[in-house]
Amino acid sequence: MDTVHVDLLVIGFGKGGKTIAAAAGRRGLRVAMVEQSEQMCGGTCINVGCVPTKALVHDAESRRPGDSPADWYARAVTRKADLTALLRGKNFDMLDVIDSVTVVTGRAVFVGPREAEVRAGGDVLRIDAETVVIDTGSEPVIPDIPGVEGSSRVVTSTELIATEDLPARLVVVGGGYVGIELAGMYAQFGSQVTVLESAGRLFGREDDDVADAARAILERQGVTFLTGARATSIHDADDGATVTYEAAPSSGTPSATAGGAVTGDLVLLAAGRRPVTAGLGLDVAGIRTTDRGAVEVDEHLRASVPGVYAVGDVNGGPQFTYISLDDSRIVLDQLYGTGERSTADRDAVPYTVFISPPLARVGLTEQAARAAGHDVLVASKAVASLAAMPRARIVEQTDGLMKFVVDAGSGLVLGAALLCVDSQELINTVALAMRHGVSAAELRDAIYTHPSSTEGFNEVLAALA
Ligand SMILES: Cc1cc2nc3c(=O)[nH]c(=O)nc-3n(C[C@H](O)[C@H](O)[C@H](O)COP(=O)(O)OP(=O)(O)OC[C@H]3O[C@@H](n4cnc5c(N)ncnc54)[C@H](O)[C@@H]3O)c2cc1C
Ligand SMILES: NC(=O)c1ccc[n+]([C@@H]2O[C@H](COP(=O)([O-])OP(=O)(O)OC[C@H]3O[C@@H](n4cnc5c(N)ncnc54)[C@H](O)[C@@H]3O)[C@@H](O)[C@H]2O)c1
Repeated sequence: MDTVHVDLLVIGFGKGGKTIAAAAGRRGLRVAMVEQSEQMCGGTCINVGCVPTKALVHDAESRRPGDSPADWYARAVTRKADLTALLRGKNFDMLDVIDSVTVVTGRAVFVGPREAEVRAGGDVLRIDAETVVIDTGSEPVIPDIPGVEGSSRVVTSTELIATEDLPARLVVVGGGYVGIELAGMYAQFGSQVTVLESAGRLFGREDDDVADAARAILERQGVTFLTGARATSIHDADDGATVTYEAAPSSGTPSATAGGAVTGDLVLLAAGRRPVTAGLGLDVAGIRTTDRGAVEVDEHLRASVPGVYAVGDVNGGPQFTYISLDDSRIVLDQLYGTGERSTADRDAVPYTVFISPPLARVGLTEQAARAAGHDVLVASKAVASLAAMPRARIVEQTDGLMKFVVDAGSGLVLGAALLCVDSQELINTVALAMRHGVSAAELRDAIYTHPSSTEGFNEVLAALA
């Protein structure tokens, strides 16, 4: 067995890990990047997560009534595969061009505090390092539902988006990010989609007006939602898989269902994702995990063994690519900077659910702002009512609303929910304004390009009351 010593060992080619590997390599340090699969170079985001799903959402939105759903979908899946192959190659090259970085394909398992064995087929390589970064990501939670195991019709998001035949009927278990985005997308491709969500309401983190508007849009696009419905069993038959559900004990909101069954050609499991730590040998290395199976880290992302860090989904933080990226900044600051950055200094972190149009939010909801004791002003307008935002009509997407929550005393933005065209871009401007104390009046009176979606702020914020 060969043994190599490196300055930095990164396990997992995710966003945070590859960013740290590249930065260390550019400093001339010896870096080993270990990724278990050539098909996952670049990590979840570009191969099976954000990028392919958003490419498919784009293609689903572009389908015109005359386009054959099956052909359109097959074309979209091919385009998605080409795109991810391109980005995979670029991600490999990004590290490969750095002389001191070696990309190793194989599965890493800790055999000591900062030492791992990498297995690829019959070959075993031992790598010991001064510093180790764990970036092994997350994997779908497979709910313990009778019939899941052994069903030929149950798929994860990774398997569903690789399926070349458009399912005529799709049942989605779980109405979170993955479930909602894929439900909206497949409905627009032409599938008949039913979502089972055990919570009493969808978009549980949003104000009622925003959640109701988003749900209504998805329903108009053909998605059926059964909220308060917990999937309890799955039975394969010749013509599909039947998912049985029962009323879930909901959190305060009345259940929308008494129980029943729904049949699909495919059943998507979208019941959450858990950190990939099983089988990593963390116990051998003395690296502690939390009771949810994440690598236990402090606010500087230091694990319980000195010199070991964990970034991205595996550390149990919010599961977003941009959080994994920000984790890399914190670790790089520990390694080569002042050590001041931490997860505690993150402010106004936005998120977007990629439905059509996307729902993006940052900061407090109106309800949370009032509960926190703020004297609140609210500006909320339907996109279709806005005269000063012709972009929505230009791109034929006038659904949705823009809502701002403002502190009456300071005039500062406390939060915003933007359910509208381009909201995945707009929300970053609002987040920046919040971080830097730009007031609602300044956002209202700013000069924006025309025709753009941002100029909607001119009109919506004029309605503050
Ligand atoms: C369908 C879907 C859509 C999403 N859409 C979005 C979105 O629009 N926006 C957004 O911000 N986030 C989105 N996410 C979440 C986002 O993809 C993740 O938060 C992000 O990719 C996590 O990155 P990471 O750095 O934790 O690691 P990952 O990118 O998950 O990389 C981990 C890597 O480690 C490898 N690995 C695991 N174990 C080992 C081992 N023992 N040895 C070697 N290699 C190993 C894996 O093969 C993998 O390549 C989506 C997720 C999914 C599933
Ligand atoms: N646009 C984005 O940024 C984006 C897109 C996709 C995924 N992601 C990330 O990936 C993570 C995982 O997404 P996800 O949707 O798998 O998880 P999630 O936690 O967002 O949602 C899972 C949902 O499944 C429901 N559920 C669980 N078991 C159920 C059952 N038996 N029957 C019915 N409902 C059940 C839960 O109540 C929950 O609402 C997200 O938290 C997010 O951070 C982000």
